[in-house]
Amino acid sequence: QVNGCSRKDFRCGRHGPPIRFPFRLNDRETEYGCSYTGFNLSCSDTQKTLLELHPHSGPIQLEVTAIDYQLQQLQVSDPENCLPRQFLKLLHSQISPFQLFSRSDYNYSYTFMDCSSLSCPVYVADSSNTLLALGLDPILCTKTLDILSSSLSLRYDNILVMTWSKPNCSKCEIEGKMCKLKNNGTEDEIECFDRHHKPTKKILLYATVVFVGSVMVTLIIAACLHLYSYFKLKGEDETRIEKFLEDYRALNPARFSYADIKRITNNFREELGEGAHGAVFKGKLSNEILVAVKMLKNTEGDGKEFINEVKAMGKIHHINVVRLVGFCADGSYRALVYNFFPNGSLQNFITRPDDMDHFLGWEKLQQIALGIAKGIEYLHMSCDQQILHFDINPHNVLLDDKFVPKITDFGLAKLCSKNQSKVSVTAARGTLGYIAPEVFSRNFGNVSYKADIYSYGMLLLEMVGGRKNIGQLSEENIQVLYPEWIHNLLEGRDIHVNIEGAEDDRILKKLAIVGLWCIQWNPINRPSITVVLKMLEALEEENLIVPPNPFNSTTSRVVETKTKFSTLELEAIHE
Ligand SMILES: Nc1ncnc2c1ncn2[C@@H]1O[C@H](COP(=O)(O)OP(=O)(O)OP(=O)(O)O)[C@@H](O)[C@H]1O
Repeated sequence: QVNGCSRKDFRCGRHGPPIRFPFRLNDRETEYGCSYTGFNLSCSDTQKTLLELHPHSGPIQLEVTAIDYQLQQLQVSDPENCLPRQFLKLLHSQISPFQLFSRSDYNYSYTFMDCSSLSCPVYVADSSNTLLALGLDPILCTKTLDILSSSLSLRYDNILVMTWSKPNCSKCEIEGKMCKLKNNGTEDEIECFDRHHKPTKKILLYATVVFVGSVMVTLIIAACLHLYSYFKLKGEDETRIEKFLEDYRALNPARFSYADIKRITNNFREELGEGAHGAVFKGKLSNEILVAVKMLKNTEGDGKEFINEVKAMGKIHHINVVRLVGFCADGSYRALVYNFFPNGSLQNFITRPDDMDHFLGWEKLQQIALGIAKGIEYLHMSCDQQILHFDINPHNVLLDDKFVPKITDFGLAKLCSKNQSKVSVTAARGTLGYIAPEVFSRNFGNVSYKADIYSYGMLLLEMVGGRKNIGQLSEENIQVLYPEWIHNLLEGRDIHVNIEGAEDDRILKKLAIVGLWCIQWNPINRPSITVVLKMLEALEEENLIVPPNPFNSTTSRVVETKTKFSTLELEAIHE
């Protein structure tokens, strides 16, 4: 708008003539300078553009069918289709600001007739033949008016052309501009203005504000993104630090009270089993961390020694050794808290190959054997003090969800007072076969780390043989029958083992040979765990020499001699 004047035209309906200054629509508010007296139009219900004129005889409404702003003319018709009657009403009245006559080079003669057969008077231009052409009887018609005019534009087709002279906007219209009354000018002074906006200061200001605003919004968004990524990174850093601290805390076993232990195990709700040292319960440290809590029995002392020992155990970290998560030394209560391993102990998987539910396959069993050996190597070689397990057996090897073996129960010999009755408990559970002969009787030699090698060897043989003989063995003959059976296997005389292919055969033989070396009666003849690892990792099992049956006293000397010449250089043993 320019001073309240619209830059666009209005219309009544889609096809109505454009309405702009000096005309205005009645219902549109306009400001001073945007309208002119007498140029009021209105829209009918049927969207016709109506002009109301006020001759002496009373107001009449005409329909505006076209407006020529350059010539300053408007074309009107009678909505009731009797323009001559309306014309006669207007003829002698003041219908300012419009004129009925306009200049023309021609003179026209108009004769108006009242014909009794018609309600609407007719007019005849030029010739009275028109009446006949219209099918009217000239006798029944009375002449009411004759006009000779060069400027009247009344047409048969119900159209009258009227003109206006003030305000004179032709100049603006010819220039394609719009027109309005001049501000502070005299009554009729007009000025032209552009239909289209020229960028004004205001628009420039708006544009600048919008531009600066969008730049600022962009900057703010960029800053927010920057801050977001900064805090996200910071958050990640904090999580990393938290995790590190958590891991660091987890590196040292946590100390729990007996009440904690009760809460963790939900009042000892789920017992996983009972071993020689006490019962084991399933527990929950958090939603993610499941634990196994071993409640120790036969505990002695004020707990100081226990705590020191447990702290030392807490420093032991190896993928093949169970990590101690925490402990409890509360009054007479002693407990060890380990990570929980859903697959339980290796014992569950030492089975005949035809038990397909539990048989893991020879490749996997070989991996497990290697893992256990690495765990033992760590306990024997890599800790501040050499840790001897003294109870390596399939019950004390747990399997994680990927069947990675974890040696458990290490250090228990030190934590619990060991007495003969305990050994017999172990024996009653059928694991007597894992105990080295020198542990039973010093006649066989000094007890050393080679006792663990013996147990490991028996574990290997058990893996090779499955639970084959356990049911039939008595305490006295278990150690005798096992190696004999293995020797039969190696000589190809065993019919019970199901071997699928050459690779399985190779693994089976390797495990059997290493197992036999480990269970040599004389501890000196057993390899160290480092040598065991070398043997297990050797690609060609043909290089491994099968030791003669150690239970045959006539061959035991041969074994010793052979060992010396074997390709496997056994380390010197210091006991
Ligand atoms: N961390 C653990 N995760 C899952 N099960 C476990 C865990 N520790 C022990 N168990 C299970 O609890 C049961 C008892 O374990 P425990 O170590 O006390 O006895 P054991 O090893 O069978 O006998 P021993 O203590 O005489 O060597 C076993 O069935 C074992 O599989």
